[in-house]
Amino acid sequence: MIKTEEKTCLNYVNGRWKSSSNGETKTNLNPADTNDVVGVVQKSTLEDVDEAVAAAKEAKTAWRKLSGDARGKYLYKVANILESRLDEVAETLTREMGKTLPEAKGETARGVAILRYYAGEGLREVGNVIPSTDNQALQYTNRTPLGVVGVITPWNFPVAIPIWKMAPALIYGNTVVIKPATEASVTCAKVIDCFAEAGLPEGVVNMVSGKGSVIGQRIAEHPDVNGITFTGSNQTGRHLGQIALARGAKYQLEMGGKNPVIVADDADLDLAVQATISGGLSSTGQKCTATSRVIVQSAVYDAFKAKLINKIEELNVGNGLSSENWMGPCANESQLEKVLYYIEKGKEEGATLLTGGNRLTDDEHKDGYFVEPTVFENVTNDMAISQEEIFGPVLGLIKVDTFEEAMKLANDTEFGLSAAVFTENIRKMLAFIDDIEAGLVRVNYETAGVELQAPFGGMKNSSSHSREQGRAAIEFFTSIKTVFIK
Ligand SMILES: NC(=O)C1=CN([C@@H]2O[C@H](COP(=O)(O)OP(=O)(O)OC[C@H]3O[C@@H](n4cnc5c(N)ncnc54)[C@H](OP(=O)(O)O)[C@@H]3O)[C@@H](O)[C@H]2O)C=CC1
Ligand SMILES: O=C(O)CCC(=O)C(=O)O
Repeated sequence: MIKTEEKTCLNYVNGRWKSSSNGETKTNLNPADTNDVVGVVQKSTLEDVDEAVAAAKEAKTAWRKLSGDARGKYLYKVANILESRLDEVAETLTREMGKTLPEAKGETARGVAILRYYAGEGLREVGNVIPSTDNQALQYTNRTPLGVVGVITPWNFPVAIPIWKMAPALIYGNTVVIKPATEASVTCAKVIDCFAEAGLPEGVVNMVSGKGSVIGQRIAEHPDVNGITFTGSNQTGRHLGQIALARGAKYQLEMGGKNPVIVADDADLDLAVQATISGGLSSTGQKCTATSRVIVQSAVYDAFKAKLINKIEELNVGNGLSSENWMGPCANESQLEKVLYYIEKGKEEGATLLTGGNRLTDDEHKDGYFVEPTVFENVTNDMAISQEEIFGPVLGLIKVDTFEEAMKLANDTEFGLSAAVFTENIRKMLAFIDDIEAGLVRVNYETAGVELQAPFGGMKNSSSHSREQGRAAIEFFTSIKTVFIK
């Protein structure tokens, strides 16, 4: 195993690494072991943002005028560099954010694949020829980049999310200023270093780390930032959307979820159990696509519950660097507090704790933010634990008699990101696909884990209704020009 070292990470502006203009820094600690210093990141200033935006603005015309093929070649290069550093980047990710090493390696490999997918976009067709009413004219559509794109990312996928926003932004001809989540800025700096080593022209990619309410806010407000792409909480997303709307910038928000799984009375229970655990508890439940409400028909409720609890009680929780452990810590102290708050809230509201519910404080866990995987039953859909995003390893079992009742509860939420059904019955599958209010619809598969080549995004309050990833990304990162030639 490569042991990554504590490192001071600088901002990356106009092709150079530099300290924040006030010299202030923040130290990032390992959430599995707070004695382990992962790195030191810049607490940047408004001037640092302005400098990065100016660099991106200066670079945008030359970058737009390159062929898609030329931009794609840079992305292939970044992919190869990231692949060659996969172990180091993944280990930093695990140390900084806590997910297990296999998950971190999987995420980094996904970053490589996303870069290659979008590199290939540089050679794919753009636009349509549209018949004109004038038989002497040629009418067609073309695409033009937005210009400078501000990228504001969360800590839960510190490699994949920056890449799935930056790679399409770049291939479609935009330049980028990214502000990574403070908690994950060391990992993001390692990703940006791959772009730096690939030799992209100065100013095309810029990274400024620092407080969201200062640096993120400035990016959103900056008149020279033409588009803002964000993943994170609903509160911050809505705030950024309002800022962007007020000044006429394009914006894209991917936010929370309260994702249901329906276990129908004819489901393959072993499959449903495995998918509920993977979808709900991997990455310590810290995915916007994580399963949190498990709606089970009464005919199979007891059998499903017994199998689920049995499997969950076998899971090892601990430092994600050890192959012994299946689940790591919460990513930071405030996440831990949030999870413990909702566990208490669930008890107060009358839900019954079936397993878990505690912070782990024994010798192995005392220096980290570990919490037991937790399952409640006697949960009703109006409880806070059924309606509010916990972002932790907490599942609520809801018992229903009929499939129709399950569907009704599954949709009874402000969110609409992902949802899954477990059934062998084609009528139930079709009813689910047709009636579920979610952007990502899974049949006999977990709610989490998106495919990079397919559109991803939510309905209702989970998103701004745009889609990321796959070819769908072109809709956000470009504008259509309709051309008429006579
Ligand atoms: N949908 C998802 O994938 C995610 C959802 N969440 C949800 O959000 C909750 C809180 O997590 P948290 O990290 O606070 O999420 P935030 O939404 O606050 O953070 C996401 C990103 O936005 C930045 N940010 C914060 N405030 C502002 C602002 N006023 N203007 C511009 N940018 C800002 C953050 O910077 P900084 O790091 O400096 O705060 C970070 O880069 C979680 O418990 C979870 O429920 C969180 C992460 C991902
Ligand atoms: O489930 C996934 O693969 C993606 C989840 C995600 O986008 C998120 O948690 O922000």
